[in-house]
Amino acid sequence: MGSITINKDLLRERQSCTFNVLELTHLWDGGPEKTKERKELEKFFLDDPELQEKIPSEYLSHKEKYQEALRRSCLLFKKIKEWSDTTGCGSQMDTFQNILGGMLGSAILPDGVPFALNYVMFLPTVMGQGTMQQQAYWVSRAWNCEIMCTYAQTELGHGTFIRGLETTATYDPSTEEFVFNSPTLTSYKWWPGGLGHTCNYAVVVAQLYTKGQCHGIHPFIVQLRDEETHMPLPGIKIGEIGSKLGMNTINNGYLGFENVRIPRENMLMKNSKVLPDGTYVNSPSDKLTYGTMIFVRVALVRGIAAAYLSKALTIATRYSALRKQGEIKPGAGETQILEYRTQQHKLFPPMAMCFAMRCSADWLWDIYNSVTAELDRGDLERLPELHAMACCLKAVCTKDSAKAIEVCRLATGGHGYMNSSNFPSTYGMVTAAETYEGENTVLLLQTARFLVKAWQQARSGGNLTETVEYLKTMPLQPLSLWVNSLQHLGIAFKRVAAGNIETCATSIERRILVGVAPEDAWNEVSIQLAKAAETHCRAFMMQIFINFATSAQVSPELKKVLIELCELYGTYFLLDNLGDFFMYAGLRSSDVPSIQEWMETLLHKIRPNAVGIVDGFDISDAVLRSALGAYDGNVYERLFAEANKSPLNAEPVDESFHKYLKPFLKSNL
Ligand SMILES: CCCCCCCCCCC/C=C/C(=O)SCCNC(=O)CCNC(=O)[C@H](O)C(C)(C)COP(=O)(O)OP(=O)(O)OC[C@H]1O[C@@H](n2cnc3c(N)ncnc32)[C@H](O)[C@@H]1OP(=O)(O)O
Ligand SMILES: Cc1cc2nc3c(=O)[nH]c(=O)nc-3n(C[C@H](O)[C@H](O)[C@H](O)COP(=O)(O)OP(=O)(O)OC[C@H]3O[C@@H](n4cnc5c(N)ncnc54)[C@H](O)[C@@H]3O)c2cc1C
Repeated sequence: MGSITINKDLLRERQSCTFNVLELTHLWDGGPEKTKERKELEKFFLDDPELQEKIPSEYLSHKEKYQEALRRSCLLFKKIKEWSDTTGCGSQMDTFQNILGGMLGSAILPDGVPFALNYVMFLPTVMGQGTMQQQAYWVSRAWNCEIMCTYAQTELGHGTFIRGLETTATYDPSTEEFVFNSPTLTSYKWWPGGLGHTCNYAVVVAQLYTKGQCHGIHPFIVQLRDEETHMPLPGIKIGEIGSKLGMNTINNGYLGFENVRIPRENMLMKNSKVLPDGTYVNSPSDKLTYGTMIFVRVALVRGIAAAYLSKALTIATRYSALRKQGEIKPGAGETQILEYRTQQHKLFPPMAMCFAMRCSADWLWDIYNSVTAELDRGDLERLPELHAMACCLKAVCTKDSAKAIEVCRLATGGHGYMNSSNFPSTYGMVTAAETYEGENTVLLLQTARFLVKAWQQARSGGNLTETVEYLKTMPLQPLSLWVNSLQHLGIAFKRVAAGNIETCATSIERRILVGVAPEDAWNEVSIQLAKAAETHCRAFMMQIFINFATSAQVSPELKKVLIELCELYGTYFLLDNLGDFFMYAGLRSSDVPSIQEWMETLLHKIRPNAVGIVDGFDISDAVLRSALGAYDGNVYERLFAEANKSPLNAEPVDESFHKYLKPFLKSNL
């Protein structure tokens, strides 16, 4: 063990790569300066012995896992401050994003940062929904970790349908306070990260009552624990919700209220207000309360879906290049499993997905920033499009990523089942994002609402926004004969999306015409609606990827690889959804063999660059945390070393032998 020699197969892969890996790294990071900053940041944090893992967390108890995560979180956030003070390099916000959403956080706290919600949800909520005075007071306190906060919206009984939340905040004008109550068991807050034992404040989303009238859900800042003793305040019932499939160090909690009073000023009042006498002042739009959810959905596409997939791909691809199993030609010697076309089909389309996710995430981040600025000026026109795109991109990217991570695990055979491969924790992190911040089916149906309206608008000659413009043009263009080209793929994906949306819209209309209530018609068609939203998202991602690959300012060698990946994205999803392309894009069964061949040729072309592509993601061993994926490829030595960390290997004979096994074996059943 401890050898620093690089596995010879991996070495050969790297020598035969046709493009400059560093050029890809710079493209992936957003430029050489960004790569430099990222590496300095990683060195600063990951070389600190205090942040190194002593015992693999799988061998700790639930309580020990949390305590260790808290110890490291404190150290980590002290170091962030130190980093900003000493280097002046990058704002603290950049650093936080890298820690919470980027790869760095997952290297130090792979099962979740218990402080995450303070930065990912509490601060964005105060900044987006608080008045200037509220921001001035709360932002600095939370930012400097004088207090630790979370976002408590979901309840035991309601997560999706937030208008149905039951926690009440009733205004008492005699004291100018809100009184919080949890009237039922199902009204208990359930899930908020860090709520269990970490946070002392929370944004709590509750039904606002004033002057005897309910005005729907609103956000309030509520103190939960004493700032000195950390004891729950009177009337606060609080705890942790227990062990989960993954994310076991994020400290999800529950919370109930019994006549808990907070000052009127703790209602976040940028949009709607309650005046001292209890008069309610309306918000320009009740959907502004949902702003934080949009922010997190936008951040997840890059920070979770694309990032964790790039990690899984690095592990599975390097492993597949050095793992040998069986022979393709008898007697020719054992084959790298990466030579098997089925293995390439498992790994290379997810590589393409990773690029498509990254381009889409960049687009989404840009429109998020411009629409947020418009909202601040009172212009709400583009909010529906932002909401629709954030919903479908969050849903499709987290679904693709979780599925592909599982495929990567399966692609590494038995060794992928080990915790030391880092697949289980990676999967646990990403599949959680399929549910939180809006369950994926529900989000697709939100996008579908927007699409059906856009379809109706297209039919009546109204104006359409950027992402649905194609609904106007597509149906007018005649179907042409199939051509294997990127341009044709882009059009075919849009035709499929437009066709699915039209089918839904007409199915709903047909039902309504025969007397079905519109809401029932919607529910009856909702399988197709969710699919229509997914096809719209796929068409969008296809086009964004085409624009990116064809216009990237890179060397011809790298451009060739980007185009191959882009073509693979299109051919893979086309072949996976043939029925749609037959129905809506003019594809004939006689076209399919040439597309299948196109896809297989792409797998063959990408094969020599597979290791180069994942090396280009430039994920260090400390971040990968995988016995299978390390840069040097010394897999078997690492698997052995990890096995020997098992507490069961501390003694040659475990005490349980004397206690149970020996008496049992001697009992002559
Ligand atoms: C940096 C990387 C990050 C790393 C992070 C690591 C740590 C992660 C920790 C995990 C944190 C998790 C936190 C959470 O999960 S918090 C809880 C999140 N909860 C949800 O997302 C709930 C989902 N439900 C909803 O969003 C809504 O209730 C729903 C939209 C489903 C329905 O709402 P409602 O019933 O009010 O609305 P309608 O369906 O009737 O629609 C009415 C109209 O409003 C429009 N709409 C809906 N939502 C929005 C929005 N957000 N913005 C703008 N407009 C919106 C909707 O389209 C309708 O419009 P039309 O009437 O015009 O059709
Ligand atoms: C790891 C994790 C962390 C979380 N962190 C937080 C947090 O910090 N703060 C917080 O407030 N919450 C948090 N949550 C809660 C999360 O936001 C909710 O679990 C999520 O919004 C889904 O709601 P639900 O659990 O009520 O599922 P449900 O809404 O009950 O969904 C169950 C099923 O019903 C279906 N369904 C529901 N409504 C519809 C509909 N209208 N149409 C069609 N199908 C429907 C869904 O598709 C799904 O299949 C977290 C959850 C997890 C798993």
